[in-house]
Amino acid sequence: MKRTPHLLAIQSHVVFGHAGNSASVFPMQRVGVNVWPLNTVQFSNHTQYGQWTGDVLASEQIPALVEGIAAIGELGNCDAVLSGYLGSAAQGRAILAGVTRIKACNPKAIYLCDPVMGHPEKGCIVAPEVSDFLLEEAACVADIMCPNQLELDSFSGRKAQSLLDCLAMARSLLARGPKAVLVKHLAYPGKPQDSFEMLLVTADGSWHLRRPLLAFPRQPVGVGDLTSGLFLARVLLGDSLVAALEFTAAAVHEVLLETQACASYELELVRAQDRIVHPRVRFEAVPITL
Ligand SMILES: Nc1ncnc2c1ncn2[C@@H]1O[C@H](COP(=O)(O)OP(=O)(O)O)[C@@H](O)[C@H]1O
Ligand SMILES: Cc1ncc(COP(=O)(O)O)c(C=O)c1O
Ligand SMILES: [Mg+2]
Repeated sequence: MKRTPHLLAIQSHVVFGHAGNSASVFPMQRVGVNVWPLNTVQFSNHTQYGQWTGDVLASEQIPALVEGIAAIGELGNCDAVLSGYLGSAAQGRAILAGVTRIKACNPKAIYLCDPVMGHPEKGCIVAPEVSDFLLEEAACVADIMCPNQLELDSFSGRKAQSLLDCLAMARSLLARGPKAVLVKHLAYPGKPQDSFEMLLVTADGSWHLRRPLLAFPRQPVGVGDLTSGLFLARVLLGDSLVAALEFTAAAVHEVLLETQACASYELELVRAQDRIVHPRVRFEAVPITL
């Protein structure tokens, strides 16, 4: 029997609704991965409500929890680390130390970093020091980086001018060390208005994927976290990076269709759970040849 992969997921937890681990743990479990959730913050709700209560986890807790798992002899079973929303740069550094510790036990372990940087206009609030940490420290350690366009722009220090420019920017992020860059959401002048686009860049090639852009009165939150979690889960289950991208796009689209049908602001993950595992749609990742 094939072994069930184990994944340490280090990101936010919200009591109400879905963002961070609260958007991705259940879907990752549903597709067949054992998830070890380590919550960087516990907030009442995601920050785009404009108000929340709760606390940031003390950064010393991250090595303490990792050591606790090592002490029971389980750390070598960790196949991947995922990091997302960080409460502080100190937490980020503790995660990088944890990744080093895990790779010492299991050299095949993969580290996927979703560089959640905040989006003041959207109301996603992240401490400014976290962006510097992601730009300067995390990018050289991660095996896979999953920025959105705003985050890709921050890595490049400018705004993308075209799809080819997005590709060039993703390639320069790749040159900092990761083996793959997944741009979860592209934005560039001239992009068709009715499409939601993603880009995957590796040393072997580049792939572009389009899916329909759905209309929402208020953009749902947690879509990026759901995307990076499902992508990593499928890679651990044995998909190629391209197959993992195609699966993820289809599964996330199913969640958004259900969310739209329910006129819900929060992602309808429970209602969409069967379709996360067996999406009815398929979107093709098309190689970009230059
Ligand atoms: N098919 C879709 N139709 C409409 N909106 C979408 C679709 N897929 C994702 N979104 C929205 O696009 C945005 C993606 O946000 P972005 O900042 O690029 O990434 P992230 O989710 O990581 O913050 C989110 O507001 C999400 O709700
Ligand atoms: C607590 C928390 N975690 C994570 C996120 C990131 O969500 P998304 O997947 O939309 O990038 C947000 C966005 O506001 C948030 O408030
Ligand atoms: Mg995000």
